[in-house]
Amino acid sequence: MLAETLAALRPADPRAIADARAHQDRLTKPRGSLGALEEVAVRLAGAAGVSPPPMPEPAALAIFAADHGVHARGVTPWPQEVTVQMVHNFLAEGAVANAFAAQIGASVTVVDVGIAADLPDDARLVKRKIAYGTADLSRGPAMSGEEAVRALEAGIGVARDLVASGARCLITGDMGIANTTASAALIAAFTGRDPAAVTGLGTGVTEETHARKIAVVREALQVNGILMEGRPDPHGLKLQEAARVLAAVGGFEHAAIAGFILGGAAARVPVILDGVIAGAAALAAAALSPAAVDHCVAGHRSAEPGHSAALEHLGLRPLVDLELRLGEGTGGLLAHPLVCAAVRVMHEVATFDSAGVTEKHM
Ligand SMILES: O=C(O)c1ccc[n+]([C@@H]2O[C@H](COP(=O)([O-])O)[C@@H](O)[C@H]2O)c1
Ligand SMILES: Cc1cc2nc[nH]c2cc1C
Repeated sequence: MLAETLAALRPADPRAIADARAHQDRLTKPRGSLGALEEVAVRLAGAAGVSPPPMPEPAALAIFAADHGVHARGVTPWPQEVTVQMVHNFLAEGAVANAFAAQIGASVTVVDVGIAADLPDDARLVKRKIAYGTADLSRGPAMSGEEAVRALEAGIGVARDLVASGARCLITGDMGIANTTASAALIAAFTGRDPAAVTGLGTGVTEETHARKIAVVREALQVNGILMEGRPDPHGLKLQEAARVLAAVGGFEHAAIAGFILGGAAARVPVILDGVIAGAAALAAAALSPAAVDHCVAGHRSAEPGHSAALEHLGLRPLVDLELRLGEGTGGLLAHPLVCAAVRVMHEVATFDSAGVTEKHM
């Protein structure tokens, strides 16, 4: 399924991009006056391979939830059971992600890819548990290569199912206590930045815990033989090595989100990325297939420093910058109306010719 998805994935279509740019310039507005929104519409045209691109609705949020062996290293102030407790909250529609999804009419799918607890059968929960949490990434690989592929394929499967049931925009979400540590390790590994520059406060740690968290990320890279020298370029990483890095220091939700991105991209359905966890997963997806990035929109910029590093490396500009650091898909959901507005302009705004508006002289 992974190989098939990677083979199906196409980069942005340059002709659709050129058509979209030309169309933008004929609309009744001064050229470039919609700023970054014009680029969003052009980007979606390139991704879809047609201009104007289809309206990116309805939107579907998938929240991938998992636990982390590195929790034992004291990298977060929250107990591990908050992961499963928040999953119950998502299913009861009591979380911020549910409120934001309701605001834009997005569906919410919750996926267990590695929670360290059993969950009851529930029609709204997709059960794709790989294991009861990853192993501690600071002592050795967090997961085996085979587990990483299963998690990637779980994400691909969720993307396929959502697209098959009518979703025309996918939004990434995550839940996993301690997952900002794995995110920092992935970002350091894929961008070559120093752990101190990409490890943040997560859910809100003390200075002492932050220092320990940085040391744990450093250990993880060393133990797993991930060298920081030479700033590895994810576009240049061999597929095998990209998968090895993901398995060594990622979480099951990172791998599943990477698969979700690849699945959306292969179906030419745009994927709005949420915060630092999605940014780390997108680096892994880009290392597996650089063309995947062409199908992504950065929903927002998280307060986590590693997120800015990941976005810079991916060449993505975040649409919303409100210092959010919640996860769950909240920043991606907030950006969805902006993405829709950008595309609606392409469908509905009159051209200078059609509206009889005179163009500027000089
Ligand atoms: O999305 C973000 O950028 C983000 C930033 C900080 C924390 N989080 C969320 O907080 C949890 C991980 O935080 P921590 O401190 O336990 O590593 C996890 O459930 C994430 O969804 C998310
Ligand atoms: C309460 C809580 C809600 C969250 N949502 C995503 N990550 C979270 C972490 C915590 C701790």
